[in-house]
Amino acid sequence: MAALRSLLPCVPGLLRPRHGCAALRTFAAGAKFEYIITEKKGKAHNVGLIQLNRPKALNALCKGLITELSQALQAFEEDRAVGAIVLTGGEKVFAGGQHGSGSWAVRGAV
Ligand SMILES: C=CC(=O)SCCNC(=O)CCNC(=O)[C@H](O)C(C)(C)COP(=O)(O)OP(=O)(O)OC[C@H]1O[C@@H](n2cnc3c(N)ncnc32)[C@H](O)[C@@H]1OP(=O)(O)O
Repeated sequence: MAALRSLLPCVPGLLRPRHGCAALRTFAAGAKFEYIITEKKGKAHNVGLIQLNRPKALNALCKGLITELSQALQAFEEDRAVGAIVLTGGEKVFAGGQHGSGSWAVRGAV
């Protein structure tokens, strides 16, 4: 799971929220994300499901989506009950790739 997170584009200071930070507390409390849907599946609720949910832009990877994805991965990773994580996209495409053109990860403009 840590390996999967390490594949995400680098957004300094955003991808690895410190343990106990506000974002993780919000996630743990079950608040909804804007760009992803998360759920625990299976009889033992031991499968973490993350679905990319930005259909208007074909799940293009904007900074907000990447940040939420990283937070969800970290929260599932720290959940001792979760033994596997499934990451899915949309019906039409998994994701439209990097949002827009150029390097938003560097400019931080999205
Ligand atoms: C890290 C490197 C990379 O990721 S490189 C790859 C970057 N991604 C792309 O180059 C894909 C760009 N998108 C497309 O070529 C097409 O959208 C498509 C082939 C994936 C699908 O074509 P289709 O005709 O079925 O849909 P639309 O083109 O009409 O797209 C719908 C809607 O989504 C928006 N969108 C799609 N991809 C992106 C993106 N990468 N960034 C931002 N927005 C994207 C597209 O603009 C449309 O929005 P709308 O408001 O309706 O104009």
